[in-house]
Parts: sequence; C-alpha cells; structure tokens
Amino acid sequence: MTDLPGIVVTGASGRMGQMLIRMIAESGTARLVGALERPGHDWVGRDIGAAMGGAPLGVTVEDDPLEAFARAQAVVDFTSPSATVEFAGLAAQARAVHVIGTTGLAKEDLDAIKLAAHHAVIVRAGNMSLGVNLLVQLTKRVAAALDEDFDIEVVEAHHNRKVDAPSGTALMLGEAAAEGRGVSLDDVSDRGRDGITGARKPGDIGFSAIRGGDIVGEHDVIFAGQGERLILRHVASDRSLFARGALRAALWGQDKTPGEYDMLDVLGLKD
Ligand SMILES: NC(=O)C1=CN([C@@H]2O[C@H](COP(=O)(O)OP(=O)(O)OC[C@H]3O[C@@H](n4cnc5c(N)ncnc54)[C@H](O)[C@@H]3O)[C@@H](O)[C@H]2O)C=CC1
Ligand SMILES: O=C(O)C1=N[C@H](C(=O)O)C[C@H](O)C1
Repeated sequence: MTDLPGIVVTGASGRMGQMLIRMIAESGTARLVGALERPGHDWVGRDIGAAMGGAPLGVTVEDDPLEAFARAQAVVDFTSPSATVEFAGLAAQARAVHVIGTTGLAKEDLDAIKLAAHHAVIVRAGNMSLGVNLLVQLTKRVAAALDEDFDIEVVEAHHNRKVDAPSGTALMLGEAAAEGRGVSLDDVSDRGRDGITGARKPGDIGFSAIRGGDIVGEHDVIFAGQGERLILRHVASDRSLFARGALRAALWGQDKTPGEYDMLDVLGLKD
C-alpha cells in the first residue's frame, strides 16, 4: 500500500478538490498524502474527510505548499491561476508530477509553467475528460477538411460559479480548429460581440459563453455553411470524469521525463 504514489490535492474544499479527494481515497492506485487550502480557509487544521462531512481520512488540511509537496509524488491542482503558478515552481522543486486543471491562465502564467516544466513533469489540460480530448482531435480534422465557407463558432455553457470565460475547454477547441486551418488562434479569435459589431469576418473563430445554475460543462463546435451546419458536441453531466482523468495523469506522469504534457499524451491520442 505504501508503494502507491502519494498525491497532494490543492484547493481541497473546492468542487474539484472534494471530488478528487474522494476518488483518490477510494482508488487503490494512489495514496492521499495531503490536502491543501489557502491560508485563512476555515478547513485548515481539520481532517479533510470530516470537513467534507464524511468519515475521517487521517489527512489534515494544511496551508503550506512547500511542506505538503515534500511528501508528494504528484500534486493535483484545480485552483486559481496565481496559486497554480506558485505551485508549479514548488512542485518542480519537490520533483513531483504537477497535474494542472486550472483554467483562465494568462500568457505570463503559461510562460512560468513552461519554465517549471524544465525540472519536473507537468500535465496541463483545460479539460481532463476522454470525450473532450477526442472532440479536440475531431475538431482539428473537420476544420482542416472545411474551408472558410464554413464559419466556426465555439459555444460553451457552465454553472453560475465559474469565474473565467471562454472556458479552458472552449480555448482548447478553438486552438484545435485554428491548427486544423493552419492559422494562429490569436489572429482569428472573435470574442464578446456586443452592439454594432459589423458583419462576421470570414475565417474568424467565434466564442460565446453561457453561465447558469449547476451546468457541469457543455461545449459545441459549430461549422456553419450555406444550407448546412455541422455541430460537434460534448456534454459533461458529472465532475468525476475530470477527476478520473486527473488521477490517470498523475499516475501516467510517474515515469516520464521532465516536460510539459497534455491529456492527449496521457490518453495516447496525439497525431
Ligand atoms: N481541466 C479540467 O478538466 C477542469 C478544470 N476546472 C478548473 O479548475 C479550477 C477550479 O474549479 P472548481 O473546483 O470548480 O473551483 P472552486 O472555486 O470550487 O475551487 C477552487 C479551490 O481552490 C482553493 N484555492 C485558491 N487559492 C488557493 C491556494 N493558494 N492554496 C490552496 N487552495 C487554494 C479555493 O479556496 C477553492 O477551494 C477552475 O479554474 C476550473 O475552470 C474545473 C473542472 C474541470
Ligand atoms: O469550471 C468548470 O467547472 C470547468 N472548467 C473547465 C473549463 O474551463 O473548460 C472544464 C470543465 O468544462 C468544467
């Protein structure tokens, strides 16, 4: 049992954090060796299982990442961009695999993560599910097959607590569509239409975001042509699929050389 990789979950009280803790505790493939929350959080100092309203798990919620990561073979991280950038440096120092699910990362954040990946394995994906990662590959292929007569729009819907838009998944899908067309997403991305926007530019990739209720995550990639529309869709109805992917990534990363990877690597779906 003690040979199993030890995992620290950051953002332990969050929607994804709690899902991950339950999954790891029941997995039989990994050990929960730490539960991290931000300093000042009222769960710090409590047993994580009891804090979640269940049986004690023998792991106390802590707020010092350096101490926690020192006993980890992997850090699974669904928090916020600023926390994730800090954790990338510290996990690399501890030579722990860092699985990053956090979205809303700015270019500077991505640069900092890339630097950390010189020293340790980092697996980062805006969506850890098998279905979405397959959809990424399908989107790339369809975008390569259809020319600019087909307008590409990415539409996403999430719960009312989500703080970033477009979602990490929508951006993955937009990147895949741009790659399929052989262009840079930065050059063709069209976000946040409002007012007299002018007609749509051929070749643009549009993004729209819906926020409401308890929607787990829904993504459509629409290819709209003259007289026909092709729609690729993924619907997540349960957060456990993201947690399952993250746990798989943490185990997959154990014998890899330092570098930045994504879920296509983990799932063996790279072209
Ligand atoms: N890649 C994927 O498959 C998925 C990614 N996400 C992303 O994961 C992130 C978290 O999502 P949720 O769990 O829904 O959010 P949440 O708001 O429920 O949880 C985030 C947690 O992180 C904690 N946190 C913030 N700063 C911290 C710090 N410095 N140290 C320790 N803990 C800290 C917060 O206190 C909170 O408990 C978001 O960016 C979301 O978009 C969510 C689901 C799937
Ligand atoms: O915040 C969420 O909930 C989710 N975030 C990820 C994203 O931004 O795409 C993945 C999933 O859709 C749920």
